[in-house]
Parts: sequence; structure tokens; C-alpha cells
Amino acid sequence: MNSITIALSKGRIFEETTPLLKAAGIVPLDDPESSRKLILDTNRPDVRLIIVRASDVPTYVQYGAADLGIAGKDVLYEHGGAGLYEPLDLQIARCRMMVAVQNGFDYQQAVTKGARLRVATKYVQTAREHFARKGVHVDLIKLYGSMELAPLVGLADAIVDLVSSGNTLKANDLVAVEEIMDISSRLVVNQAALKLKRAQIQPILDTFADAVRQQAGK
Ligand SMILES: Nc1ncnc2c1ncn2[C@@H]1O[C@H](COP(=O)(O)OP(=O)(O)OP(=O)(O)O)[C@@H](O)[C@H]1O
Ligand SMILES: O=P(O)(O)OC[C@H]1O[C@H](OP(=O)(O)OP(=O)(O)O)[C@H](O)[C@@H]1O
Repeated sequence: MNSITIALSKGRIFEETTPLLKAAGIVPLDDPESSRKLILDTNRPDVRLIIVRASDVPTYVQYGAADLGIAGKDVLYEHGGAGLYEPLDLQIARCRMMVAVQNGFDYQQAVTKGARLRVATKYVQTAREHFARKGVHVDLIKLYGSMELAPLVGLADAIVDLVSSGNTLKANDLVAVEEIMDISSRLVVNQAALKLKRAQIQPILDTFADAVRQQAGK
């Protein structure tokens, strides 16, 4: 039998995916939070999990190193989606992609007066398209984390980042001024794998879809 490889990231995606995997009869034999292993066997001899950085999930699936993966829409948008089939919104790890500025910064004036706005973000592609749509000229500064710091130390006028409870913005004297998009995690499938291993992949897709529907109905 062909083996199926599923790419996941540690942390919230793994936690929120565990019940979906369980519904599909897949239980990892190790916990990625405590194990240093990057390939986790499961109770099913034909299914294994690989643990990668959240932003690397689409790349593993695109090149067929994993058949399936779970990634945030934020990450998929930056990746571009080449080679990926995206059949299912899992409705997990929900948050919003927002523009935020330091409390007191007049964002509306800054974007209307036509000056260039300095924007720090990990999500360069998303930010570029958002401000292009608005016709606002921006200088984008690529960061890899802790975006909230950038306006506080004069690195940027605004940030583009994920917001869920709003606690991180609040703790750093920032306010959200614009929503760019709603974010949730998606199941992605390698397009060739779906054709070649459909008999094994389709039942997993179907059980995930059922589990999502059940969760939504609760
Ligand atoms: N505060 C949040 N609330 C809900 N979902 C979130 C939140 N922050 C991020 N997410 C979603 O969860 C995904 C994984 O986030 P996580 O923090 O585990 O990885 P990361 O640190 O963003 O990625 P990397 O390790 O590649 O830098 C994100 O891509 C996003 O879709
Ligand atoms: O609105 P809140 O509920 O405060 O969530 C927002 C925070 O969550 C994400 O960071 P995360 O917790 O993933 O930290 P990391 O990206 O630095 O790992 C995001 O980059 C924000 O900093």
C-alpha cells in the first residue's frame, strides 16, 4: 500500500488538527511538543506526519514531499498556491489579517495625503497587494516576527499582522485600523498525489469535511 504523508506545524495547528486526525482514525504515536522527531509514525501503518515550520507546509506539499498539509490562509497567500489543491476550509486557527498603527498615529491622514507609508510585515505579498488596491504607496520592510515592535521604535508607520484576541496589539499600545482578510487554516493536497493515491486520500478528505461540518453545527 502507498504511504500517505501529512505535513503539519507544531503549536496551534497541531493542537487544533489532532481532533480532525482522530476523526479520520489517525493518532500520532509521539507528541511533537515533547519529541524532537520530525517524522511521526501514527497508529495507521500507511500514514505518517512530518513536522515543519508553518510557512514551509505549502512547499513540502507543492513538491510532493508531503501528500497533504494544513496551513493558514496567510501562509498560502504568501506561497501563491502553485501545485496545490485546496479542497477544504478547516475553520481552525481563525484570526484576521489587519493593518495596525501606534495609538495616536493618524492613519487615514497618512494614506490620503499621498506620502509613502512605511509598513513592516512578515506578509509582504499580502501587504503589497492590499496597498496597491488602495493606491497607497508603501515601503515594505520584511520582518520574521514581533511585528508589533516596529512602530514603537520608529522602524515603521504601520504593520500588517494577524490579530485574534487583540491582546498583543493592546499590550503594545497599537490599534487595528483596517482588516485585510479573514484567516483560517486550509487542507492542501498535492495535485499529483490526489490523482495517484485517491483511494487513500479521498476518505481522509471526506472524514475531515464531516468533522468540520459537525464542529460548525455545535
Ligand atoms: N493569534 C492567532 N490566533 C489564531 N490563529 C493564529 C494566530 N496567529 C497565527 N495563527 C494562524 O496559525 C498559523 C500558525 O501559526 P504559528 O504561530 O504556529 O506559526 P508561525 O509562528 O506564524 O509560523 P513560522 O513558525 O513559520 O514563523 C498561522 O499561519 C495563522 O494562520
Ligand atoms: O490578537 P492576539 O490574540 O494577541 O494574537 C495575535 C498574535 O498572534 C500571532 O503571534 P503568535 O502568538 O503566533 O506568536 P509568534 O508568531 O511570535 O509565534 C500574531 O503574530 C500576533 O502577534
